[in-house]
Amino acid sequence: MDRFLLDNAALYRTLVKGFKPTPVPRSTSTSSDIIVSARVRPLIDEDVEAGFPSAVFPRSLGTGVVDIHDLYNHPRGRPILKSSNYQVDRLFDSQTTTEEIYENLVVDLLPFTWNGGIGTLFAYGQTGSGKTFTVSRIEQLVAESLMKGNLEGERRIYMTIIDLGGNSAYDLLNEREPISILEDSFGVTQLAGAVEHIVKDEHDMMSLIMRAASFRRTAPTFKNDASSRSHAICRIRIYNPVTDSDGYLYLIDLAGSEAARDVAVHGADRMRETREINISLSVLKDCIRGKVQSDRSAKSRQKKPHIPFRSSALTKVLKHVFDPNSSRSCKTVVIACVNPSLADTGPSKNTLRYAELLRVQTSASNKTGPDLKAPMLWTNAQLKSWISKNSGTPSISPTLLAPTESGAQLLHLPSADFESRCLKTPGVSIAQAGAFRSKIWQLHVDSQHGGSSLTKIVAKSGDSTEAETTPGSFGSLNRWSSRDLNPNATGLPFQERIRPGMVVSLKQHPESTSIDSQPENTKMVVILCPSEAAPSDVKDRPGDMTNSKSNKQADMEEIGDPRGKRFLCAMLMPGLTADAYELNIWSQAVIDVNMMEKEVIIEYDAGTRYYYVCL
Ligand SMILES: Nc1ncnc2c1ncn2[C@@H]1O[C@H](COP(=O)(O)OP(=O)(O)OP(=O)(O)O)[C@@H](O)[C@H]1O
Repeated sequence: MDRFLLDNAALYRTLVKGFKPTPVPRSTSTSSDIIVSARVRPLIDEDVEAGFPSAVFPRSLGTGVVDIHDLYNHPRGRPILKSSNYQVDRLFDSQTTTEEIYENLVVDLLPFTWNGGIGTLFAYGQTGSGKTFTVSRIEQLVAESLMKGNLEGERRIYMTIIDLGGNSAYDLLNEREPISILEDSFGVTQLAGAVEHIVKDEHDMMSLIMRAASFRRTAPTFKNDASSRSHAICRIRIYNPVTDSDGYLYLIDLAGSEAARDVAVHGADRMRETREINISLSVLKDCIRGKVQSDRSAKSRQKKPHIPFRSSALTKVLKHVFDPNSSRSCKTVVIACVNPSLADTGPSKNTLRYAELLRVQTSASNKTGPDLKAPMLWTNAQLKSWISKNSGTPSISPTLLAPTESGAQLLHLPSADFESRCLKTPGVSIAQAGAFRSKIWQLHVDSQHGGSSLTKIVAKSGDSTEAETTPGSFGSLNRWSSRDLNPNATGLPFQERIRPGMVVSLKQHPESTSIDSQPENTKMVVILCPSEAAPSDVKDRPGDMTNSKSNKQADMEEIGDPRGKRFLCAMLMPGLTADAYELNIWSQAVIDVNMMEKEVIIEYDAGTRYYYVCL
């Protein structure tokens, strides 16, 4: 094929000269959260030496349209020119410098991530198309701008640079130590085991970038002697001590997609490496396709397709871009790098095809307007608007409560911080602040379950004395709240309506700390069953075997309380964040009703997998 192209280079040039481009209607991007761009690099010396002419012709840059030509070896006649065109949001030709690209695409990500957003830039394209050339310069420009101190407020900057070869990950700033890519209970991808370096100034950041570059694994290929055969991920975490929240900036230089001919002269190891990289890029493409279908199906209310972002380490790291339930405010910049040589027309078309696919809206919230029932998906603007309309009288100032946070970030704020921010608005009481926090959490819990059965149950059984026993929801698997749904039960003291699943807080018993293996702040339990139904090897709250007669006697004397009815209970343990609890079903004790203080209503949040107390 290469021979054919070289032999017909003169004819090809003539055909290209006579090419009349068909007009392409300007399609505007459907999303402000993702910018898809393409950079066509110049022909470099080795392309010129190889004798292949250019095949990629950007039209005027404002159109975003690029023509790609190929020479087709017609079996009955002379070769013909086959042309196709692709459109991206922003197009950069061979004359555009990386500094200009930075100004155009990246500069806006800095204040966004500085204020808590997740910004991601990734460059993809075939081997030798200019990804490393582009991303490494952008990293330097980010280091210069970020550390200049022009952005408002105090932040701490941390940097991690890792290398993904297929599904294995290594820390490029720690001698290529292996690390793991994990998802935490908030669904946030963590680079477990990677060392985070605190960055004090531009010089620090530059030297980390240089160190990582020198560790990056490279192997010579036929196409590009310095080809990087792994994905390099530079993560900059921007910590805001005032709000105790982080913004992230990811700069990702993907491994080159490589045609089989490029590795034909290499050994088995090299082929395996290429296969692994191609698999991760193929999962990336599946995720792109899945995301496109998911966005379309959201519009037409069809079933959402599966997006396999957990199938490769790379897409796990990019989860926030592809996960339809992603709750953080994200902005993504894609740079499709294109090698202009006629010898690489196939891969260049492939690169641009995927760039076009990515130009659909990725943010569900922007597509269908703000989802008024899902605070986890709200941007800062949507959150502010909701606060101003729903925070009661006096209205809580949205700017004081959530100056920069998204809905998800505000939900994760510890209750004490949430309340102290509310109290900054003159006239707001602690009760109003607490009730308002409950309100947004209630909305979030409802949104996790479609707002259907739960909303009905909660709405009816909240303040009102009436609880609706919706068919299929009363006592069914749809229950997410510990609230008593029995309409006859309300009004009775909790001791008289104890039932399995009820949650109670415990009185601080003077004896309890010496015999209690639970952490001091565990003061809530879930009722499982009456103590008679418990096996005899369960210890009761004072530490005795529950059904041993002599122990019961001793226990009664020791505590001196009149014995009440006793129940087998499971412990609720404090979770990682304030007001969040985990149920430890295997940590059980028998507890006398006299040690119980009051009923507590808790709700389960499937998103965080914690229980939260409702006020
Ligand atoms: N815009 C550009 N201007 C001038 N030279 C460029 C440009 N882009 C890339 N190059 C040159 O092209 C060659 C390949 O670039 P680079 O190494 O960045 O490719 P790559 O896409 O990162 O390849 P790989 O996937 O193998 O890592 C390098 O010699 C680089 O200097």
